[in-house]
Amino acid sequence: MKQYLDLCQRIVDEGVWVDNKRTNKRCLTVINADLTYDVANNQFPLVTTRKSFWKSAIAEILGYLRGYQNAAQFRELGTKTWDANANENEAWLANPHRKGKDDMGLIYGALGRAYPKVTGGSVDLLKNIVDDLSNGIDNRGEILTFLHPGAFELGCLRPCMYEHHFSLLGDTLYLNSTQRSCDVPLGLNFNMVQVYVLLALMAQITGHKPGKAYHKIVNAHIYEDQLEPMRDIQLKREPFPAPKLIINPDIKSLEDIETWVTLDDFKVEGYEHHDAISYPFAV
Ligand SMILES: Nc1nc(=O)c2c([nH]1)NC[C@@H]1CN(c3ccc(C(=O)N[C@@H](CCC(=O)O)C(=O)O)cc3)CN21
Ligand SMILES: O=c1ccn([C@H]2C[C@H](O)[C@@H](COP(=O)(O)O)O2)c(=O)[nH]1
Repeated sequence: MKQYLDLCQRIVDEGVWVDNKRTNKRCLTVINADLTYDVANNQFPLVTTRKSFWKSAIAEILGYLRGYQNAAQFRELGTKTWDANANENEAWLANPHRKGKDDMGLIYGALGRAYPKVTGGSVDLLKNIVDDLSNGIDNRGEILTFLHPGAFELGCLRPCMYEHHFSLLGDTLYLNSTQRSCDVPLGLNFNMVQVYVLLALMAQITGHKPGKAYHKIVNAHIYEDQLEPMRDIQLKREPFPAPKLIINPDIKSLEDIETWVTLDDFKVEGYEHHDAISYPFAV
């Protein structure tokens, strides 16, 4: 939590105003931030200086792992967070590749689970990584990427956390996740949870101990209409100790994640938090 608040404070103190064409809003911006999560000791990086809707964050990562590309599928899992990008962005609504209401296009898991090969056909990056890690193999390139610049015009948004690289040291699994663009008040609140959960889940289904997750952010920003509540309310609050995340131990395979896992398989213990703050969302 301290590293999150330090980043927020750094943006407030040192950020530079940058215009953004896509959203038509200015952002106070810093470049480069590195966050680390101690998954081995179950230090769940949940924001405590406002109420965090952590179940929505887990629903998003489950949807990515399943290769979903429709906001209705995300709603069924338990989050409405993709509704606006699928249905309210003018550029996407006018895009001839959009297949109607709720379509998000070829993004995130839809790419990672069927990544187009240059020679034709596609490859399921996630399944290959799970198979390797389950057999104790780390080929130094166990990379789940959602980034395909040649497919940007086919999706409603370019992936923000676009790469997850897994590594084995003995029986311990590590994760390096990279994010190109980060809405610190809204998105990062979720992305920290997702990086943590991704390492915890992958360790569980491949039979390893989780170690640390390293989260690299390139462009970290606060939108102009989010600055006041961040600076004058959230940053004035004292954080509470980190809660713990409990994952159903019956989740044992990628197939389990694909078929029966729901948000009921995740519990948070000891979550003390301040009141909710509703931040504006830039579509
Ligand atoms: N501008 C922007 N910021 C983002 O963080 C973001 C996008 N766009 N587009 C794609 C996804 C969607 N994400 C979202 C979308 C909405 C919330 C949101 O409204 N969060 C509220 C309530 C969540 C709830 O009730 O479930 C929050 O207080 O955290 C968070 C992340 C993260 N991503
Ligand atoms: O997981 C996510 C997804 C999105 N975001 C934020 C980062 C930006 O504010 C917008 C995306 O806008 P771009 O113009 O495509 O950079 O969404 C996030 O923080 N986390």
